[in-house]
Amino acid sequence: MSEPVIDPVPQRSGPSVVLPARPEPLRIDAATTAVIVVDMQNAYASKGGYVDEAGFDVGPAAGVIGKIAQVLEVARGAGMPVIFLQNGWDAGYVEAGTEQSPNYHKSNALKTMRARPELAGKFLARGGWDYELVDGLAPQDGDIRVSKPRYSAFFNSQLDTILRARGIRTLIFTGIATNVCVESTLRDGFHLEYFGIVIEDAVHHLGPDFIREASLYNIEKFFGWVSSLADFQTAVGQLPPAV
Ligand SMILES: C/C(=C/NC(N)=O)C(=O)O
Repeated sequence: MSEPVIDPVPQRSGPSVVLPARPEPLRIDAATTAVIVVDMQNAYASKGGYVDEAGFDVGPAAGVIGKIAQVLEVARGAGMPVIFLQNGWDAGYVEAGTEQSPNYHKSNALKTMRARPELAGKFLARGGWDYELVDGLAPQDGDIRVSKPRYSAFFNSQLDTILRARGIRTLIFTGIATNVCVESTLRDGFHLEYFGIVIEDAVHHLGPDFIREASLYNIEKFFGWVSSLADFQTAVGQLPPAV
């Protein structure tokens, strides 16, 4: 590997590995790196969920579930923190905002429920099936769950506090959607001095396929790094097992 290796934590004390990534490899370890599972909720990955009802194709999302499960298996084996994000609001939709909030006008969940009153209260409401994580990615003991009311998990949530309280500097991104909540959170993390790495075969986009390429280009060129499931498994599998 000829490229210089970027090291977010040069003063680290424990074992670390080099994760191949574009445009450069990065040094990561279990103590300062966390896996972020973005919005793997029925809303975004299950038939009958919000994005399915809103007309998006949720078919490919099922394949991402298995890839993310493989990321989590090797991450947990090394003792790397796992954080599940969940997008949504209180059952009364107070947190969703009024007509004076852009979310009221841009959220496809809210717009679909207004257009189809029979769906009122069904989408992204805490306590409901749509808001819950998909069955194939049940959190395990020690995993952390963070709720967020907007696309980026760095606004109106506990994520930044949770990460800073644990000395986390590098974030491994998986989940849905590449071009919305994944990219929004990775970009805001960049501005908060986090190193963001997206696992390109463990994310799924919403919209036409070109938007996936555009989002990965944006991340690689301007906001973070892009790696793969296979490279993550090989690198993290070299870390000592969690005690
Ligand atoms: C469009 C959308 C994306 N969510 C996400 N998790 O990327 C939404 O929540 O309405």
